[in-house]
Amino acid sequence: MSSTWFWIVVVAVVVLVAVLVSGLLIARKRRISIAEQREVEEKPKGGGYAASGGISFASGGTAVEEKPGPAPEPEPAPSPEPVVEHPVEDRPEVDGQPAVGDDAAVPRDSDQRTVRDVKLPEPVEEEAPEAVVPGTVEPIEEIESPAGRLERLRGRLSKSRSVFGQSLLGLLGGGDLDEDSWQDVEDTLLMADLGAATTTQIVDRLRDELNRRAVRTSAEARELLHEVLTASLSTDAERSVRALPHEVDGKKQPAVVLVAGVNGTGKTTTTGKLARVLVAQGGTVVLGAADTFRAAAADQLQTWGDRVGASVVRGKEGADPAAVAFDAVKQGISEGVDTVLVDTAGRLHTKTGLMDELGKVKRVVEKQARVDEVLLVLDATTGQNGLAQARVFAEVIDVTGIVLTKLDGTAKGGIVFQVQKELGVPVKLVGLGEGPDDLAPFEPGAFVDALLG
Ligand SMILES: Nc1nc2c(ncn2[C@@H]2O[C@H](COP(=O)(O)OP(=O)(O)OP(=O)(O)O)[C@@H](O)[C@H]2O)c(=O)[nH]1
Repeated sequence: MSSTWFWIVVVAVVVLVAVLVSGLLIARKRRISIAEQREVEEKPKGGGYAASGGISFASGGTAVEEKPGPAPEPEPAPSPEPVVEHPVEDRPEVDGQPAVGDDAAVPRDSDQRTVRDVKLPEPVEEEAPEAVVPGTVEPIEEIESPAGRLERLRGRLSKSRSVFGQSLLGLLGGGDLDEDSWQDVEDTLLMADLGAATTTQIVDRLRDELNRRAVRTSAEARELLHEVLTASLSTDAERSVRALPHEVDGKKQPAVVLVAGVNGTGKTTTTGKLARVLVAQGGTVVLGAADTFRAAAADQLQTWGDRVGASVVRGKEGADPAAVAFDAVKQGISEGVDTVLVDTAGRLHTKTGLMDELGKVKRVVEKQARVDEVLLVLDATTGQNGLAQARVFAEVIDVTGIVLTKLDGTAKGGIVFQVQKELGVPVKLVGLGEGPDDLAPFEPGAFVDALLG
């Protein structure tokens, strides 16, 4: 009798353990884990961009001593707190006028991918399950440390990049080059979007160096090419992103970062990714959804905000972007956060009025705080077109840094060379994918390494 009980107890324990283990494994499978994603994505895809450090940030407000913008209107404040009068009325000017983004050739409001739509790979192997808090709804995601994030970015540049490197190395490593071969070198550089002026400069420099030193092996050719291309990318301008708070009259002031660019270049995604990095470093962030033309853009930013734990200030659809930007900065100041990131509407550079509106956003924000950083987001896959956009934006607003997105999907990263040279604005960040952590600092050496494959 007692042995029967013994076996009943044994069977019950075995069944209980099996149920617990399978339950935990299923729960583990369902969890979205950035760490798991890293394991799967670590397979190198091509050129091998690997930045040596994390994204570097600098305090805002240090370059120029002047006070932020014109002083608020000296009207008596209705409340006991000092109030900056809202400088933006509702938008009567919209009626019958071009509105933000309405000159887009192809409306791209629908088929936007949000960060939620990006499929994460299934885990490849089961690890010891971690504690899962039952009933937790929408937890704030754990954000990967900068070191882990950068490690995962290894190899995210597309295969086509190494084709560029290989053809150049093949030409230069082949000993004395005849004119046809130099023509091929030139064509290869042009096709990678380095532009005529930069290409001529690089070819001249290569010719000089080849005359001066013996290049016989492919390793020597690589070294030479690396040196010349890296030198062409170097700039004295600071590459750190001015997104850290500073003090004004002894009071903490958040850094204000405007993110601008043409529709679809990846502004919202970049804003979200940047927020993640700042939060991962212990910062607090307010996001301003000043892309009021496209309702989905505000939702998209809201999703990022929910995921990283940043509050989002948004306006009604069609509201004045400057008003939303103003409110975001106001909230950032009153909450004492470290950074306010403002995602602006996608403006096509062909409409002067729309570009003026971007200038207005900046002016209005500066009624309360200086704008520390204006990041212009350019889509690397658009090549020369991106450069044309950059020129116009630089005329309208003081662009302080470039973010080059979608480098994972193009061989046209050569626009980096041109944009820096022409505008004198440093490329600060690169987007290497749609994933939440696919943002890296731009480093010339690492970039050229990736180009050469
Ligand atoms: N492959 C790749 N896709 C990216 C990258 N950055 C953004 N994207 C994708 O590009 C698409 C457009 O990105 P958004 O962030 O919505 O672009 P946007 O500039 O805010 O667009 P508007 O709100 O219309 O002005 C989305 O599908 C993003 O996932 C990148 O670095 N690599």
